[in-house]
Amino acid sequence: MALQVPSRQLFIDGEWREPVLKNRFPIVNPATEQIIGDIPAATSEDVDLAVAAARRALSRNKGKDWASASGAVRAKYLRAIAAKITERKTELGKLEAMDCGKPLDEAVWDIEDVAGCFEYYADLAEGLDAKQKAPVSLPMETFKSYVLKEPIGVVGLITPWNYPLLMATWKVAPALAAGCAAILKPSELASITCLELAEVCREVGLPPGVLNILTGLGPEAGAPLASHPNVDKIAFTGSTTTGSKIMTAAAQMVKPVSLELGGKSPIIVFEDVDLDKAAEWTAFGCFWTNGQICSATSRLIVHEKIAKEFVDRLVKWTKNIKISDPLEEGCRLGPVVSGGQYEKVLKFISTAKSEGATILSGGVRPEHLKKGFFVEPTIITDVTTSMQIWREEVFGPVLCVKTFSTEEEALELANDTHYGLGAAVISNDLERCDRVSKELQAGIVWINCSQPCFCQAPWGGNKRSGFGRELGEWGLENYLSVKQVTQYISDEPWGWYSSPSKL
Ligand SMILES: NC(=O)C1=CN([C@@H]2O[C@H](COP(=O)(O)OP(=O)(O)OC[C@H]3O[C@@H](n4cnc5c(N)ncnc54)[C@H](O)[C@@H]3O)[C@@H](O)[C@H]2O)C=CC1
Ligand SMILES: NCCCC(=O)O
Ligand code: NA
Repeated sequence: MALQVPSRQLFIDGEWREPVLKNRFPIVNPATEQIIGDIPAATSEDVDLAVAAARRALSRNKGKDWASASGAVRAKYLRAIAAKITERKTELGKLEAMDCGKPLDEAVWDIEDVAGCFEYYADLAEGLDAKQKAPVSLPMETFKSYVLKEPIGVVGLITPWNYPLLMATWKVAPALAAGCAAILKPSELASITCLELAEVCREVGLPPGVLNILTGLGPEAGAPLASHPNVDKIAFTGSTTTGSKIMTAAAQMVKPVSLELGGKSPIIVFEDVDLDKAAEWTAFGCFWTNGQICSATSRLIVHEKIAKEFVDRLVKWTKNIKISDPLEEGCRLGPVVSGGQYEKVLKFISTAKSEGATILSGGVRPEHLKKGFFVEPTIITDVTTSMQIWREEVFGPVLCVKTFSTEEEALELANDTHYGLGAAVISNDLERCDRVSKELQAGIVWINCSQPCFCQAPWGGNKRSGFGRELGEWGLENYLSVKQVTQYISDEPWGWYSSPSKL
C-alpha cells in the first residue's frame, strides 16, 4: 500500500520555514509517473538564513551547547535520532521506495543502515573526547606539543538521489559527531526521507541550527551553498560534472571539499569460479539499486575459457529478477529515478548498438509494465574499449562485457578508465585475489563479492571518482580540523638574540 507523503517546509534553525520565494515543485513516483506530493524549493535567500542559523548554533553559549560540548553530549542526540529512525523504519522505507524507485526490501535495508550509521558515529563522538590532547613526540626536550581535534565549522552537504537518506547520513552523522553545524541539500529527485530526518531532529530536540535541511534545485540551492563565504567545507556525492563545478566554486574561497563522484567499476571473473555464485554477485554488482550506484561493477571482464557459459548463466539469473512496482512483494528491480534518467539510459543502449555492440539481453522496457521508468537489466557484448558504453557511467541497469586470457590483460582492461571508485575480483585462488587487489586502481576492492558496504570501512575513490574518504574513522576526520598546541617548557630564556639586560 502506498503512503500519503507528508507535506513539509524547509528546516531552518530548528523549525519549519516556508521558502522566502514561496516556491514548491512536484514529487514524481518513478514507478507510476504520478505526482505524489511536493517539496519546497530553496534559493540563495534560504541558504543565507540556514548558514546564519548554523553559525549561531556553533557559537551559542560560547560553543558549550554543541561545538565544544563533549562528544558524549552529541552522541546522545545521534542515538536518539537512530532510535526514531528505527521506530519509523517501515514507513521511511516505503517513502524512499516511492520517491526513488528502489525495491522496498532494499529501501528498508537502507533505513536500517541509516540507523546503524548514526549509532556508529555516536560511538565515535564519545571516543573523540579521549583522543583530545594526543601528545606529539618532539626532538627537543624544551618543548611539548599536543593535538586538538576541533569541528571544521559550518559544513554544506550536497547529496544524490540513489540512496537519498543513506548518502545524507554518511555526511550528517559524522559532521554532527565532530561538532559541526550542517546544511544538507538533498537531490531534487528524491528528498522526502531527508525532510523526515528534519522531523526526527525536531522531535529529539536537536539544538536549533545544528542541522538545516534545504530541498531545492542544484543551481538554485546547491550552488549558493557551495560558494557561500560562511560555509567552511563542502562534502558532495554525485556526478563528476557537478563535483567539478562545486570544486571550482569552493576554490574561490579556498574551501576544502570532499568529493564522491561517478565510476565505471570493473568486475574480473577468473576461470576457476563457481559459475552460479559468480553470476549472482555479477548481477547484484550491477543491477542492485536498479543499477544506480556510483560503485556499480558495470564492466564485466571474464576469462575467455568460461565466457560463453558464464554469460549464458548470467542471462538466466538476470531473467529471474522480479521487475515490478518497488512496493510489490519480492521486487528486485524497480524503475530508474526519473524520465530524464530513463531517456539517458536508453540513449546509452542505442549508442552502444549503433557503435557495433550486441544487446544480448534486456535493453528495453519490460513488456508487462506500461507505465513507469523501467528498463530491463541489460547485458551488452561485442564491446570495444573505445565505445561509449565501456568508458562512460550509465547509472542504470546496464552491464558491458569483455573477455581476457591473462591476469595482466584483465588488469589492463580493469584499469582502463578515468574513474577509480570500486573494483571486484572473483576467483577461488585467494593469492591471486590479493595480488590483483593491489594492482586495481580503485578506492574499494571487493573479493568474491561486489557492493557490500559497511559503515566501519572507508569509502571513496581515486582519479575522477573524487577524493577524500567517507565512513569509518576517516569519515569523522573529514569534519575535524587538527590544531597543534606547542608549549615552551624550559625555565631557560630562549637565548637567540643578545639580551639587552646584559648590555
Ligand atoms: N556518484 C553518484 O553517487 C551519483 C552519480 N550520478 C550521476 O550523475 C548523473 C546526473 O544525475 P544528477 O541528479 O543530475 O546528479 P548531480 O550530480 O547533478 O546531482 C547531485 C546533487 O548535486 C546537486 N547539484 C546539481 N548541480 C549543482 C551545482 N551546480 N552546485 C551545487 N549542487 C548542485 C543536485 O541538486 C543534487 O543534490 C547521473 O546520470 C549519474 O551518472 C547521480 C547521482 C549520484
Ligand atoms: N552502497 C552504497 C553505495 C553508495 C553510492 O552509490 O555512493
Ligand atoms: Na521522486
